[in-house]
Amino acid sequence: MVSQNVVVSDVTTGIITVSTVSNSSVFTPSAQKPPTAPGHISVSKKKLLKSLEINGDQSQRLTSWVDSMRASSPTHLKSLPSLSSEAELNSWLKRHPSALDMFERIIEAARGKEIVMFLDYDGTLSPIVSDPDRAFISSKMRRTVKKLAKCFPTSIVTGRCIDKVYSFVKLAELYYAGSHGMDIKGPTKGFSRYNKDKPSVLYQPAGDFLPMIDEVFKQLVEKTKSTPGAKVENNKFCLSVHFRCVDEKKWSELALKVRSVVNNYPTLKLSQGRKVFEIRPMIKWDKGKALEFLLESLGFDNSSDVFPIYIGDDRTDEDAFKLLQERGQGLGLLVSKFPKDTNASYSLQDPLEVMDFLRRLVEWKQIQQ
Ligand SMILES: O=P(O)(O)OC[C@H]1O[C@H](O[C@H]2O[C@H](CO)[C@@H](O)[C@H](O)[C@H]2O)[C@H](O)[C@@H](O)[C@@H]1O
Repeated sequence: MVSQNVVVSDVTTGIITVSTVSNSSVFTPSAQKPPTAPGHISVSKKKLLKSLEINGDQSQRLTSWVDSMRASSPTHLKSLPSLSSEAELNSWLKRHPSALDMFERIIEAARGKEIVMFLDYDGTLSPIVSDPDRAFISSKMRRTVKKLAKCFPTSIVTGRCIDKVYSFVKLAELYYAGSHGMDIKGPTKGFSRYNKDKPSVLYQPAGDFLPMIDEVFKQLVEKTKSTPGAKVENNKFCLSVHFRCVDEKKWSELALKVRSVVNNYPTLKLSQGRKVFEIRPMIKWDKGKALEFLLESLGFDNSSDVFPIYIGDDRTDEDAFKLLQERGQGLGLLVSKFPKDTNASYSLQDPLEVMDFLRRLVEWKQIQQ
């Protein structure tokens, strides 16, 4: 069966649609609309005409990108509750119960072990907001994390660069693993109970990539400046291209622009987070590796007496959940209101529930002392 790209212009919306069809479904003039395949690609006419050499494979890949761009925003999928979504949620919650409901069971599993805390930032300690520069942590949450760090070694593990996340969190007593774990720093001297003699910078496995990341940052800024709402963020060892404020009709066009830059750098990989494209060095390092590195730095490498708890909300946190599962140690807690495929054991709905959970841990620890 022969496949070909078919281009159809929708007169009402002015949108051009590209679909890959087989010869058995080529349109007749009287049937000008293609069958609406799930995740069909829409791009602005001008851009599309320029990129008409798109072959079937590329078109398919773009289709799945746009599908997953939509999926990165589960809230709009669930804005109309239905019986099936409620049943789905209940069955998911049976598999990933609330960590608040399971609190007693969690501390029972941790009894006699040293709890070590790992916290993602966006969507975990601070609510998701449309402007990434204004994702502030509340002062209540800051106070809670401060108390937590007095009870347990505590790290922030984030896709952000350390300087940025530090400007939000402002707690010198924490460990920070920025750039998806590729930039690890210990507490400022004088603040650590655990690692007094270690230098502040602990590990930067992607140091050689800095010039390339800066170069790609400039190119992405240039390439995306004509897309209203797009924002490129320099996270030091990795980059983010935000599309939360971009009109959905422009998403595929933006995806093409980002791809056209990143394709010239085979040592970089492109992935998706919550309404964001993430570009980072293709090295075997992720939040899971960072967690392992931090446990080792804290002296818990071969210890069976450690109970790491990792709380996070997005796909990059899955590497850490998976690692804990493989080690058979501690727990992963996913922050989500909606069912998601996850390697985490338990769930929390939002940063407010995260704060509740952290407070209960602090209270429990204080009673023990
Ligand atoms: O590992 P994280 O701490 O979760 O960082 C992942 C990305 O978080 C930020 O973007 C997300 O939060 C923004 C603020 O709420 C929101 O506007 C955006 O849509 C989310 O994707 C951060 O800006 C990115 O650089 C991180 O990669």
